[in-house]
Amino acid sequence: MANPSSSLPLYERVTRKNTIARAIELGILSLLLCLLAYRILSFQDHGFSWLLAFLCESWFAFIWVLTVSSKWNQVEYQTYPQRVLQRKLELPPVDMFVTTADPVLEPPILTVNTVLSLLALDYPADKLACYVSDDGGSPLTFYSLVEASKFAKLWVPFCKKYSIQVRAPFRYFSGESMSSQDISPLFQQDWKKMKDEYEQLCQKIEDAAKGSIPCELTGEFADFKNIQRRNHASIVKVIWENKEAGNANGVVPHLVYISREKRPKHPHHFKAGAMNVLTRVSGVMTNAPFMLNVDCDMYVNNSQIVLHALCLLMGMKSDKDCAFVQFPQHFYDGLKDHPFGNQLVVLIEYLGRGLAGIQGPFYGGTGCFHRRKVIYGLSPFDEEISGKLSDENLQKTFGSSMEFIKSAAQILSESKSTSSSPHNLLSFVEAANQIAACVYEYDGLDLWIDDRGRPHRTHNPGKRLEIDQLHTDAARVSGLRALRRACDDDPAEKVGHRASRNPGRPKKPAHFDTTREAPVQAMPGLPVDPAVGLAVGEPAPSIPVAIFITYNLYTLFEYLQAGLSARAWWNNQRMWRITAMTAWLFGVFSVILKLLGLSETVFEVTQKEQPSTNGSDDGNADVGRFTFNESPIFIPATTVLLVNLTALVIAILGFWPAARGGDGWGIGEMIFSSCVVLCLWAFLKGLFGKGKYGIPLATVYKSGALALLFVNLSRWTSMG
Ligand SMILES: O=c1ccn([C@@H]2O[C@H](COP(=O)(O)OP(=O)(O)O[C@H]3O[C@H](CO)[C@@H](O)[C@H](O)[C@H]3O)[C@@H](O)[C@H]2O)c(=O)[nH]1
Ligand SMILES: [Mn+2]
Repeated sequence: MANPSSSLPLYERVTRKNTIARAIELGILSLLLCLLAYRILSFQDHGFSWLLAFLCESWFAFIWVLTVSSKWNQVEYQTYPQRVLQRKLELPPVDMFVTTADPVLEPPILTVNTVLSLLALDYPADKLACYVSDDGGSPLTFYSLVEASKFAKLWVPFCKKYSIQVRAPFRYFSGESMSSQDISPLFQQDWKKMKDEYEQLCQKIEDAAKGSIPCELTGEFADFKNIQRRNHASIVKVIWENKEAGNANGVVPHLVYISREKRPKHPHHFKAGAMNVLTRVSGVMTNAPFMLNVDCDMYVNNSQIVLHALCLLMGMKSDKDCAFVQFPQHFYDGLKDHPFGNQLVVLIEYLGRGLAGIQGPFYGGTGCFHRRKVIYGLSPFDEEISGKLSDENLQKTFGSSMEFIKSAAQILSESKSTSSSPHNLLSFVEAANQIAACVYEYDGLDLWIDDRGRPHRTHNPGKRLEIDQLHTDAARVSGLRALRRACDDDPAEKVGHRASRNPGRPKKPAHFDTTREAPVQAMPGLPVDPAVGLAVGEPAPSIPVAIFITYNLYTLFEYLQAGLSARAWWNNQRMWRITAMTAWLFGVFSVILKLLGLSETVFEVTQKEQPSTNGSDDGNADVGRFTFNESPIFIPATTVLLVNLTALVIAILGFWPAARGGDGWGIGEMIFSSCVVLCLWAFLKGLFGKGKYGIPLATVYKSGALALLFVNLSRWTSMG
């Protein structure tokens, strides 16, 4: 008889009830359509501003249609990791990738914590392998990982013994670590020992960074001698090999260091290039059917993450139904009420789940389990695989390395890896070095094409992408972030939500990510131009006013429902506008320049913060304040602010002609201009701020000139 528990589904797809939200969304849509109809019908009576308003509102309506349809059918996935274990199947191996690029911008202690949280996952140690790609080619990073692997031999058993939830030591030791439930003397003793060991590890790395541990660059380090960061041969090093194959309790999984070959004349494709090399090297070494990738500033905060992912990857009826499982990012130490509006909580909560209900959100570049064969280009329509497996074909796709071809053929034909036990990683180092070479990128496969490390094969039509949307908080306040799921009883939750301690990432909108924050929440009917709007006395001002009120109440409600404050709502509203006037606008410029062939996309590695283990507040009251610099990115918003300020001042002083025929200046314009000023309050403060808190004078002058030009232009158009 079959074990009844083995027939239970591994996951459930739960559709959310959102009838009220749908009704409101449709209401807003009909109001928008009414407004458009009204504009069209009354065109003759009005001037240029009417046309401008019509164009803007058509755009809002279009965005709104997209938003509503994307959010229409929201789903959540409930996963049952215990059932994976109850099925008593052989658990599949998983290769885990960590990318790092710069030992200064990305302090190695961060990478070490990421790696430790992966090595300590609740999954048989002989099924896991961790590969670190170091684009910095840094002996310091290598040294840190070697030391980390020694510490791991204590840390991993400690975590497993006491079922520690958060397995990144710096996070663990910064929390209310010794909770009352676990005060057994033995635990206390072990805890203390671990903390000491971890502090020693930090100290060693710090000393090495200062150069006080002279890395002679001999022995193990010889490969790093005389190398230049952008010009060196590949370095592949097996830091730790878990020889206890077949022993699930074998302490620490494999740990491999890779610094791919770099040559000045070969474009390295940033993270995408690193992901290619990680895929290939892990292919010849362990060739797991699933691959998890995380950035060096993240940690896994749910030790059962692999099992959760497997619920979906193995639980779907067919492999074709699920190319990857992606976990939302959740930021710790975020600032209260998200002053920079960059935590994307609400976006993922509603839009993310909505997309999950359609086909699944885009791969965000990190925190994701991929099916290896999908990355190798197996399309869902490839029923007939044998043709693809001819030697010639394989060589064309996978390059000249016999070892790699063999491993790829294994994955594509789904035959079980013959080398799975016992591994002998060292014997593959030579092959690994060959495929970590930069020429291989051209002969061989380019799996991850996008410069930021996104694969290009997962979004084939017909392939469904699933996302585990159980926990949806995601944000970018601190450079550090975690993969997590929401469980109300999840201790990580408390740790993850501790009050702000770090100032977070640089606070310049110039640093906001232009690729991730899609303009899905553009607010309909908020004019930036004082000439565009409706005067009182018109029959229709009630429509934009109704849209304005409904839309704001609706978004406010979304925030409250997601457990955020009204303040967070307001901060996010103003940030959407600021981001639109800064990062997105410049994003558009840079795309245009790129299309014209006038510039290249640049990728700058984001500066990460050094973690600290004491959870104390660093007493910086200015963490939520905006900072500015000479960047032209601040000009548009400053200009918009100046235009609206001018308009308000003129109106208040009574210099403006009263509303005539709807094209003049009325109470509507006053309200909307005030809204714009409120949204740009941070810039208003910037006009008077000092130092980095002030907008540089040059920017103010340039914006002033633009504002003058604009005011005169609009006077000219309204007169003409
Ligand atoms: O030449 C490079 C450049 C970057 N990286 C790594 O790529 C990752 C992301 O780089 P980062 O500078 O942190 O970029 P972000 O702006 O944080 O990246 C966004 O885009 C990334 C790539 O899609 C996603 O992984 C992130 O989650 C997303 O926030 C980091 O681990 C880097 O070490 C490399 O390995 N090689
Ligand atoms: Mn990053």
